[in-house]
Amino acid sequence: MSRAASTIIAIDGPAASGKGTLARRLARHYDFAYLDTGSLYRAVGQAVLAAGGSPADEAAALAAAEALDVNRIDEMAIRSREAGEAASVVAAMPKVRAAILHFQRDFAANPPGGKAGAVLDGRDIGTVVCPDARAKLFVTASPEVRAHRRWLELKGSGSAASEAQIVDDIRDRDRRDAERTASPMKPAEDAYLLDTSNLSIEAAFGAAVAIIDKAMS
Ligand SMILES: Nc1ncnc2c1ncn2[C@@H]1O[C@H](COP(=O)(O)OP(=O)(O)O)[C@@H](O)[C@H]1O
Ligand SMILES: Nc1ccn([C@@H]2O[C@H](COP(=O)(O)OP(=O)(O)O)[C@@H](O)[C@H]2O)c(=O)n1
Repeated sequence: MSRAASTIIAIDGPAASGKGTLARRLARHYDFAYLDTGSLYRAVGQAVLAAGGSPADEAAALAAAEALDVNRIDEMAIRSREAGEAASVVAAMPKVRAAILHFQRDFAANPPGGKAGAVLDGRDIGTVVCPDARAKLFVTASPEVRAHRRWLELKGSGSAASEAQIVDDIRDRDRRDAERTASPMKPAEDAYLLDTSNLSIEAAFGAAVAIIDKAMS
């Protein structure tokens, strides 16, 4: 017997806007599977760094993307500041993106655990990976608010980076992600914009559920 079509929720937005926190919670709320697509690019960038290579080396990045085993991602290592920067360098390479596109689409269409749907978060879910998603959100917040959130998070895991360094990282990454030719970060035409600058995690979740319930009804 074939499965009913999966219901897909696409959550995109810039670094530390809160999309992962929101997407994870939405997945629990709707009992859907969840995929953090940024973790795939982070794992590729981190693998290149761990091998002593440069993320700008296309051959090394592509080899790492092709060798990626999603079941063996080091969740601690990929959260570092350096892995985030490396991720956005390898993510600008069309061949790297192509190498992991199929996995993302397959996850969305056939969510693991027999779930009826999937929530994916990233930069190009609503525009490229799942343009037919049932509901699309583009989550934003000001660079200063995002940098402060990421700084708190990294400080908690022992990073010595200053808040000023993190603001610079975030601005660089925003620019690289939005200006690249391959799947640039941008809201899909039919995405709802959700600015979380002045919203608590709880308030952002409430606003997202209201938008998604309407889109799914
Ligand atoms: N609305 C919010 N208000 C305050 N902090 C938030 C909010 N949303 C997320 N955070 C915190 O900000 C940090 C980055 O959130 P995360 O969901 O990882 O962002 P992203 O996936 O967009 O990079 C986390 O530490 C998270 O707990
Ligand atoms: N769908 C996606 C997800 C991430 N990425 C890239 O991967 C990097 C890391 O993504 P992430 O979602 O883990 O970043 P944060 O928002 O958590 O800081 C981004 O800066 C993008 O360059 C992408 O290009 N496309």
